Amino acid sequence: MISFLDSDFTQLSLYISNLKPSLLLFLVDENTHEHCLPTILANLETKVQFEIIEIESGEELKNIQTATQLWEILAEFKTDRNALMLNIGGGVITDLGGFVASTYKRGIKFINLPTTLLGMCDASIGGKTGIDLGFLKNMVGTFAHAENIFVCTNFLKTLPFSELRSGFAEMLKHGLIADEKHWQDLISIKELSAESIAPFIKKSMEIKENVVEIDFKEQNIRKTLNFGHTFGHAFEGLFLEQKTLIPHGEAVAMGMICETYLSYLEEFISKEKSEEIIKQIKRFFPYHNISNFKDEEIIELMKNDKKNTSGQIKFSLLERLGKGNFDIKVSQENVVKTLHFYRNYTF
Ligand SMILES: NC(=O)c1ccc[n+]([C@@H]2O[C@H](COP(=O)([O-])OP(=O)(O)OC[C@H]3O[C@@H](n4cnc5c(N)ncnc54)[C@H](O)[C@@H]3O)[C@@H](O)[C@H]2O)c1
Ligand SMILES: O=C(O)C(=O)C[C@@H](O)[C@H](O)[C@H](O)COP(=O)(O)O
Ligand SMILES: [Zn+2]
Repeated sequence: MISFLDSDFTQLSLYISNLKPSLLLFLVDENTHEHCLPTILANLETKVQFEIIEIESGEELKNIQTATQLWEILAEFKTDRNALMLNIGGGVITDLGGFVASTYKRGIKFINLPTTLLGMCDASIGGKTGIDLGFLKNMVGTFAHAENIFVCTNFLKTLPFSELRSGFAEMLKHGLIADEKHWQDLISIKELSAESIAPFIKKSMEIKENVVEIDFKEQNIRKTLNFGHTFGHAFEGLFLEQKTLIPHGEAVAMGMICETYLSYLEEFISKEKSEEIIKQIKRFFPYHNISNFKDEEIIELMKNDKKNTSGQIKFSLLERLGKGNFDIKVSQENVVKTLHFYRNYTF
């Protein structure tokens, strides 16, 4: 369930008082501790005991070491199964917090309070939790729905522009795979800002929610939400490895350019359509040079993608603008051609 919060956070207070948890665990990073937690604490009416757990921000910390530290902290607090964890942050916090909560004592309740655009439109919804394994994205995790998702778009006011743009990539993805009108609305935005994007957030949340409702465990249609991520996760992992991190959404934008081109090579969409889509993605996102990465190492990382079976890379591509497909097997030649296209594309 997703609820938009009133300015006084009444629904959150009511929700907690109905649930009667034994303990509240606020999971934050240093930025959400500074910018978001004070508003929540100032408005929340509860007598339940609480603890604040702060971790350092960043994808580098979305790993087993941090998860272990968090499990240990929960144990130190004598956290029982009636405790409630509140994940206050972007996708790193909701992925990690959801993973820790869904595994501690085989699962305690957690709710998500997304504070990034990406968190609101994507990561907080749908119950994919997880951590990275080295540079392999989200390799260990659970499917575990948050009990509730509380969205307060006011939090976007303090979000850096690059993070806002990162979330916008996943919104564009929603348009491309599920709703041409949503795509058209988004590309009609002249300048990205919290205000210009705000009218379209709800639509993106609905698209994600609807897909997940049909296919929670990603057996079929949910794979369309992974458009841009086969290449995208490989790029993100390689940038992580060389310690020149880029936001998840920027890696997805690069991946969407590649996978749109691949949709043309695989004859799902015309060359003109692929150029039209790529031109728009390129309008919003910076070009990241991948000349440091060899084709073989990119393909090697792609082989770990969770959509693959029997050693075969399987892509989620565009059937047409506004409709995604999935389980598409592609020749290595076309993957290499796509990387060549990205390297040589004039941005
Ligand atoms: N589970 C899913 O379905 C899903 C979907 C998409 C992405 N993801 C994952 O989400 C992660 C990316 O999430 P993200 O883009 O939200 O990044 P993030 O969680 O790293 O947040 C981005 C930055 O913004 C800061 N921040 C957060 N809220 C803020 C606010 N209101 N004001 C100021 N600063 C704020 C954070 O501290 C961080 O520095 C990746 O690990 C990705 O794999 C998961
Ligand atoms: O919810 C989904 O399903 C998605 O694929 C959404 C993606 O935007 C997100 O990045 C997700 O974490 C990727 O999942 P993964 O299974 O490829 O790790
Ligand atoms: Zn994503």
